[in-house]
Amino acid sequence: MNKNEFISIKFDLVNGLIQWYTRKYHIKLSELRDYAYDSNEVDKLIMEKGDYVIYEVYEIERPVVEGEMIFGVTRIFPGVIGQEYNFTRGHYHVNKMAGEIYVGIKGCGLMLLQDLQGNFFTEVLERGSLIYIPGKYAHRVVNTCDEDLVFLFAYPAIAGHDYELIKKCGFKKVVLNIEGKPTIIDNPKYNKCKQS
Ligand SMILES: O=P(O)(O)OC[C@H]1O[C@H](O)[C@H](O)[C@@H](O)[C@@H]1O
Ligand SMILES: [Fe+2]
Repeated sequence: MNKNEFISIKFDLVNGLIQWYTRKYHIKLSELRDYAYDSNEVDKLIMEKGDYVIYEVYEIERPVVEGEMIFGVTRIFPGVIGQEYNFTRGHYHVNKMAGEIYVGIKGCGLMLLQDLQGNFFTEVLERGSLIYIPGKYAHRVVNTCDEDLVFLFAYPAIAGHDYELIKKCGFKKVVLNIEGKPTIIDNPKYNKCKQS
């Protein structure tokens, strides 16, 4: 497929599989160590089970110029890291004018959103959800169900990903499995970060 032409591909809306992409990457457990609620649980799990894949991303890359869009599909496998449900790292966009669209295809979970002023909220992301994220919000997705959570995303190619602040302080809240139920609790790491 010529990168400068239009793109038209098949997309399996039941399983969330795209027929064609230019980049596939995955994030393993060890890469979430700094982002996890309890990094000791990451180490423990790696010792027990090895370093396995938490989520994978199938992306259609486009030139990083104004007007272009990057889009694709993310698949988060089910599971917990200690008590914390599997999640994506989460990031701010470098370009705060660049929003993003998510469409839930399969499974269920929560999207965590927060801005630099400390506003925080969650949205359900499941099959049929359509979420628009304004550019100033950091976003993370958490898989709270027993199956793959699959969603489509699209964002301006010039958005840029900023992981540093999330790596350092995390999101204001984390989603834990407490007695089998997704429970949203305060993240102590975030609170400490704010004070220092
Ligand atoms: O980049 P992460 O926060 O690890 O999330 C993984 C991916 O999730 C979504 O699909 C986003 O739209 C992508 O931009 C992102 O890269
Ligand atoms: Fe994004």
